[in-house]
Amino acid sequence: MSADESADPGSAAPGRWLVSRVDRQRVRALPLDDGGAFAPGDGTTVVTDRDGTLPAAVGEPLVPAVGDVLLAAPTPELPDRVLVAPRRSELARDSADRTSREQVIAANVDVVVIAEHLDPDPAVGRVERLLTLAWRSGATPLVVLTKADLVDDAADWVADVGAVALGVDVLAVSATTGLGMSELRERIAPGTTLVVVGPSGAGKSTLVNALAGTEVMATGDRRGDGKGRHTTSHRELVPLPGGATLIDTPGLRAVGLVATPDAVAKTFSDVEDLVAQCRFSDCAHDTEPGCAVLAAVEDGTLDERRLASWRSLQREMLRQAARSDARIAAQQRDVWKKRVQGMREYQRARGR
Ligand SMILES: Nc1nc2c(ncn2[C@@H]2O[C@H](COP(=O)(O)OP(=O)(O)OP(=O)(O)O)[C@@H](O)[C@H]2O)c(=O)[nH]1
Ligand SMILES: [Zn+2]
Repeated sequence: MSADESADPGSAAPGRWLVSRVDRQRVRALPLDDGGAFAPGDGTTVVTDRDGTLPAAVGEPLVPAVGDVLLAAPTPELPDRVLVAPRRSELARDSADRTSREQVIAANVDVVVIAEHLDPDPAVGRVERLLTLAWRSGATPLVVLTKADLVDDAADWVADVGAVALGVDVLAVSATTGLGMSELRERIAPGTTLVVVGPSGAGKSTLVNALAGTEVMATGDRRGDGKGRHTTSHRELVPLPGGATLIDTPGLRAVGLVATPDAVAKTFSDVEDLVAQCRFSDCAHDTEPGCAVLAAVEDGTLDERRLASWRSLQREMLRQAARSDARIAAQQRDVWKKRVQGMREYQRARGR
């Protein structure tokens, strides 16, 4: 990134850039200080280190994610130096490789819109799962039940889903008829960044297009070319009328859950409140006397389905932790293998 050429690099006011796209060893960034208006093709390319990282304003170097803010921070020695600004949130997914535990796919998100269809019936367990993902990110979740035009019991579902999405707004919308869309738009404050997550067919692209007011995403209607989705190029940062920004990256569409105990506790605050009341602090809520969880199921205040969902997310979280431990172990094995190999080569070389 080149700072203002005329300015003294050592004293230049740091420019701010918004990461709009991340590729191998390359990041595309848009100028942030021109009032936020941007068009595709705007911006600059920043070359990252070989491992994809850039120095961070705080802490270890980071692999930039879409939504990251970069600060031009030139020094006399490094006139092109840029830093990743501290993140206020990060949406991460369980990485498929074994090099790292999780991969941040969007940074500085304010609102995670959880899209779930009303037709077929919403899957409440999936909403709980995505709520955990959203809480984990540090952003605020918002549940949007889509395709409200196809059902006549949307209001009932808003109540039912609201009962499991504790402390979270739940709206029913139809992107095709516009039903509920103005309520949704009212909740999107200027200057905020949102992402839409949800299962395939939930109507995410249709929703994004309706919010953007233009056809920015290819929708399911265009399928049938045999090449799958997103064959047309799509923008990853979509400016919304009203001054908000929407992040849409392919990585966001199939998010492997990264859960933490805190995020699970936030999603299931009702269950966790009960857990705190169990007689034994290590209660397994199985057969223990004085178990507040079992008592709540018994008297009907806690849904059995919800308890099962909580247990299943806990198990998933533990499995994931074990997997990442295995990854770390594998990394250590690799280090040792290389050392042993190096030693053999050294000995061979000496023997010659
Ligand atoms: N009736 C009705 N149909 C909708 C609505 N929103 C989306 N659809 C339809 O649902 C189908 C899927 O919509 P998409 O927007 O492609 O869904 P998506 O979540 O982006 O799907 P993926 O890209 O596979 O993740 C399309 O045929 C849309 O036309 C709606 O509000 N009402
Ligand atoms: Zn208990």
